[in-house]
Amino acid sequence: MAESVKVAVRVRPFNDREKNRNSTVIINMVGNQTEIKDPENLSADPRRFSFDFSYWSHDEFKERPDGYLEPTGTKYADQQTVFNDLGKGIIDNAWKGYNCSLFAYGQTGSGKSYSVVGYGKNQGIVPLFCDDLFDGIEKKRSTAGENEEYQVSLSMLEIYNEQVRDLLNPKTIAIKGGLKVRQDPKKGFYVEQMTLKQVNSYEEIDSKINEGTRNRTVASTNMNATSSRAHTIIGINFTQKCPNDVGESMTRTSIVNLVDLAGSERADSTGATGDRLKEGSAINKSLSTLGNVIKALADQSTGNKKVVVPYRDSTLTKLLQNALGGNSKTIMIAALSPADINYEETLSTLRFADRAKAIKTTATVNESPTDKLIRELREENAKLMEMIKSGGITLPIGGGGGGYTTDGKLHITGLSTI
Ligand SMILES: Nc1ncnc2c1ncn2[C@@H]1O[C@H](COP(=O)(O)OP(=O)(O)OP(=O)(O)O)[C@@H](O)[C@H]1O
Repeated sequence: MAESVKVAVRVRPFNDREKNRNSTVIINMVGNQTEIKDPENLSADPRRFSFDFSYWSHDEFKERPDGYLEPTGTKYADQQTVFNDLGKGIIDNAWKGYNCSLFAYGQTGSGKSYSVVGYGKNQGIVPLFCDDLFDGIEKKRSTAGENEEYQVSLSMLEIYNEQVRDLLNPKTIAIKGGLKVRQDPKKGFYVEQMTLKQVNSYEEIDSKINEGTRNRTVASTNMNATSSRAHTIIGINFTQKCPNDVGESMTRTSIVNLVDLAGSERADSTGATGDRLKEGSAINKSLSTLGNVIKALADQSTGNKKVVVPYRDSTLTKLLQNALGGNSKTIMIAALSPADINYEETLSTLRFADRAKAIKTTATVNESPTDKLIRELREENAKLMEMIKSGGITLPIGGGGGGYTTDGKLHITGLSTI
């Protein structure tokens, strides 16, 4: 079933620059609504947008001695709240075998990395997700039988100047032109030679992500760029092999992509020259193509099937194709500055997020055809049993190709009774 992309927005505290310029707050949130006032026209009605979640992280918090920012009232959304709303759903869907994607959009310094990765004690969605995933795996492993297996692999890519770099393999960072992006009729666009590193514990995945982050910084320094000039894609592949209720081995796979995009205001940055201009226009290309893809998908969702979605126009949109229009349950978090001095950028982020709400994706459980058949029959069986209980239908018993046994279980010739 097609499902809308979940969209959340989050507004951060003032930064030093905003404080030094005596900025005023132009964002207000009421329930899941976000309002923005035009600082040039304060008497006008604010513009209102509604999202799945509007997170107020501007004030009403204090720093604990260990550095964690916790609420002092009911308004402030801390890291755990955001994880409970967005990250837990990704965990549940990963266990069910769905691909999931989360991407953070917003101008430089608006709080994308804070939500996605976090800083110090204020861990973001990536470490909290990994912690929760390995907690679940440990619990399963402690009671696991011989045939049970849980595997997690990590990839970490950066898109810089439209080129793909493997942050888990520094040797490839120097490859001219970056790693190749290829297309497979079944799995769509993928990166050739990408490292998929198997990890066995939270500590191991955390250390690998830190290693990737260090490579990103070093690579960026060598190129005289800041990290915000690249898009980072952290991919977590999760495979479960375990016996189903009837003792047959079942395999489910989920790919979770957590994406920290480059700052969006580069899209219209001007006046840069040389390398800066090249970087700026590469980010511009990726983000403006992302905008075009979202616009095309939003048009499609209103019934305009003729629209061509320009995934091929940038490396970022090629790699996000599944997340945006394919087999994935997708979340977007848009990071906002609260300050009047960023009005134009923040309004454009809100408009972008508003358009993203119209996108629909269709996620399917990644499993073998036999597992799929068994699961669907069991679901159908459960539905029918409900109907029998409520007196809605009566069913034949036994039979050649299959049917219902006297205790109400579904039997299909060639398969076990389920
Ligand atoms: N919700 C929040 N609560 C407290 N501080 C925050 C919050 N969001 C962001 N910050 C702070 O704001 C600053 C900028 O945030 P961050 O680095 O996440 O921005 P960014 O959008 O990822 O920037 P860039 O595009 O340059 O990578 C950081 O110092 C961060 O700690």
